[in-house]
Amino acid sequence: MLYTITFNPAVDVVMNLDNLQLGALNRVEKDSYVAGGKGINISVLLKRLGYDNVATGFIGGFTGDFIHDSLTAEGVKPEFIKLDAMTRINVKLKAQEETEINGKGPVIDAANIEKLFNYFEERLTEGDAVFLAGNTAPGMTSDHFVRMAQLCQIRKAHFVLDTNKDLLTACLAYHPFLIKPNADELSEIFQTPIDSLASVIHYAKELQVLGATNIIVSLGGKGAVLLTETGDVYQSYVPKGQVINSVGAGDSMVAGFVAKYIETQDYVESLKQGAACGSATAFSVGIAQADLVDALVKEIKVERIGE
Ligand SMILES: Nc1ncnc2c1ncn2[C@@H]1O[C@H](COP(=O)(O)OP(=O)(O)OP(=O)(O)O)[C@@H](O)[C@H]1O
Ligand SMILES: O=P(O)(O)OC[C@@]1(O)O[C@H](CO)[C@@H](O)[C@@H]1O
Repeated sequence: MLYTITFNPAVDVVMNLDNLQLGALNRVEKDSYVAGGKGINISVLLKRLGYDNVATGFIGGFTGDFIHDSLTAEGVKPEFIKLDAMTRINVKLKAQEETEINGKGPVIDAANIEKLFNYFEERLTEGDAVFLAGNTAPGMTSDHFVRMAQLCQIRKAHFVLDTNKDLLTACLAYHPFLIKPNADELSEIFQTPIDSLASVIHYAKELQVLGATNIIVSLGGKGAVLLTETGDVYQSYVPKGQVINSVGAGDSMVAGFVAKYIETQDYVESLKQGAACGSATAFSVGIAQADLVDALVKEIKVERIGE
């Protein structure tokens, strides 16, 4: 089974306005409300591509109910631990430029954390995949990320990790199947500017030395670089299209890549599908639909650029 974990989900409120003015009353042209959080975005994209999956993590309050109902409507199976407190709201402002304001989210207490680990300890088996994506939640530490990485390693499940700096590096010793930092995150991890393809490849290799199996460094509108377990380096390019909302592009890329890899064990096809999913989401309101992904796959160029 494919499982996603979002420790700190959100209702994403996307607001489009012509001209954002700080310190003034701004009225939006258009707004939309979608279930968000990185693991949840991965679940939605996987299901739209035809892959059954279970979304887990913590939700609560009316925002939590909204996420539960939205996922059910998508055909994703929601199996979250229910909290007494309210799931956060993240504001995505689309004006002259994209501005994001992410809420803090409720505190997760030790009893609820144990419930989530018990859920996985009871179920996880060889061949499953666990996507742990997004930031931590108040009350949780890097030890919880490490514990999940260890459990996946013991049960021989693919562990896919897309999170921030210290949370990510803490898990590398447990050999996550895939990590996907973007260039800014790579730069933050190594405290150095990442300003060339050579530096992307160099620091991706450093992450592999630290334990990551496969690494995708995503570069937004400039595509992505994949360093594989076998030491090959591939670059994907982006197709032409109009960017509408890039929120969730990285999550979509992760979902598309891993699903295809589990099916084919073919790195080129998997990177093509991942890249198509990322661009399709960037060209959509919210997470992409499968028909756009299928159309873009044919246009994506992937090139082997080194070893
Ligand atoms: N402006 C764009 N035009 C075309 N494709 C894009 C664009 N932005 C992103 N993509 C595609 O999606 C992939 C992932 O995007 P990006 O590097 O922005 O991920 P991210 O920083 O993790 O994003 P997020 O956190 O919003 O999910 C890129 O490698 C690319 O293939
Ligand atoms: O606060 P986090 O967990 O780092 O990121 C959460 C978030 O910004 O990431 C997703 C896009 O990748 C959005 O759906 C969501 O609002």
